[in-house]
Amino acid sequence: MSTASPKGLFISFEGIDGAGKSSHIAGLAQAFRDQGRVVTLTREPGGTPLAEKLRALMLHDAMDPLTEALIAFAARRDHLVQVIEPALARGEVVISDRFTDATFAYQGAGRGFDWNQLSVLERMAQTGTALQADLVSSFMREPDMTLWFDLPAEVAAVRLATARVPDRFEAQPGEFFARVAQGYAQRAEAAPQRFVRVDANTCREAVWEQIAQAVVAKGWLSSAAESKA
Ligand SMILES: Nc1ncnc2c1ncn2[C@@H]1O[C@H](COP(=O)(O)OP(=O)(O)O)[C@@H](O)[C@H]1O
Ligand SMILES: Cc1cn([C@H]2C[C@H](O)[C@@H](COP(=O)(O)OP(=O)(O)O)O2)c(=O)[nH]c1=O
Repeated sequence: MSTASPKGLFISFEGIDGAGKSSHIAGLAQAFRDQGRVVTLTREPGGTPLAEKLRALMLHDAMDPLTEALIAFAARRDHLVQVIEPALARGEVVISDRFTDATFAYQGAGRGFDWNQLSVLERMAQTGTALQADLVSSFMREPDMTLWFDLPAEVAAVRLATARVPDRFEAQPGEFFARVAQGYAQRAEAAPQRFVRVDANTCREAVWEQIAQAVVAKGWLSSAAESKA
C-alpha cells in the first residue's frame, strides 16, 4: 500500500452575507472526510488566535477602508503561516469560509478602496508563506478552487432579516451589497479557472448539487458525494 500523502487542496467559499455559504461548508468537509481525507475547516478573517482578535476589531470597530484592508491582510498572513500552509504541506483539504476575494469585494468594491493597491497587498501577504520545497519563493498562495455563491443582494437581505443580529458589514445598506456582489463578479471574470459560480438563488439541495458536481469534476471526490444533499 502506498504511504504517500495526497496533495493538499485549498478551497474557499465566497459570496455576500446571507448567500448561504455556512449551510454547505460543513457538508463539503464531511464529504471529504467520508472519502478518507483529513480536513482543516477554517475562516477569514480569523482562523488563528491572533487573526480572531483582528476579526473582532474588523467586525465591530469603526475604521477607514485602508485600515480595514490592512487588518484583513495581516490576519490572512498569520492564518496562512500558522494554519493553511502547514495543513496543505500535510496533504490536507483546507476549506476556508472566505479568503482574499472577500477583501477585493468588501474593501475594494464595497468601500471603494483602490483595486490595484489591494493587488499589491495580496502579493505581499500571500508570497513566501509556502512550506513545500518545490514551490519557488515568488509563488503566491491562492485557493485551488473558489466556490462563489452568487445571489442578488435583495434576496440575501430577506434571508438575513430573520437570521441573526447584524455585524458592522451586515448592517450596511442594500447598495453596499450590490457593489460587493459586483466585486465578486469582477474577481470571477478575472480568474475563471479558479472560480466556480454557484447559483445560490435556489433550494439548498440544488446548491449542494452544484458544489458536489464541481468538486467531482476536478476528480477530488468520487461521484458518491453528489447524492448527499
Ligand atoms: N438555499 C437557501 N434557500 C433559502 N434560505 C437559505 C438557503 N441557504 C441558506 N438559507 C438561509 O439563509 C440565511 C443565511 O444563510 P448562511 O448560510 O448563514 O449564509 P452565509 O454564511 O453565506 O452568510 C440562514 O437563515 C439560512 O438558513
Ligand atoms: C475575509 C473578509 C471578510 N470581510 C467581511 C465579510 C463579512 O461581512 C464579515 C465576516 O464574514 P463571515 O464569517 O461570512 O460572517 P458571519 O460569521 O456573520 O457569517 O467580514 C471583509 O470585509 N473583508 C475580508 O477580507
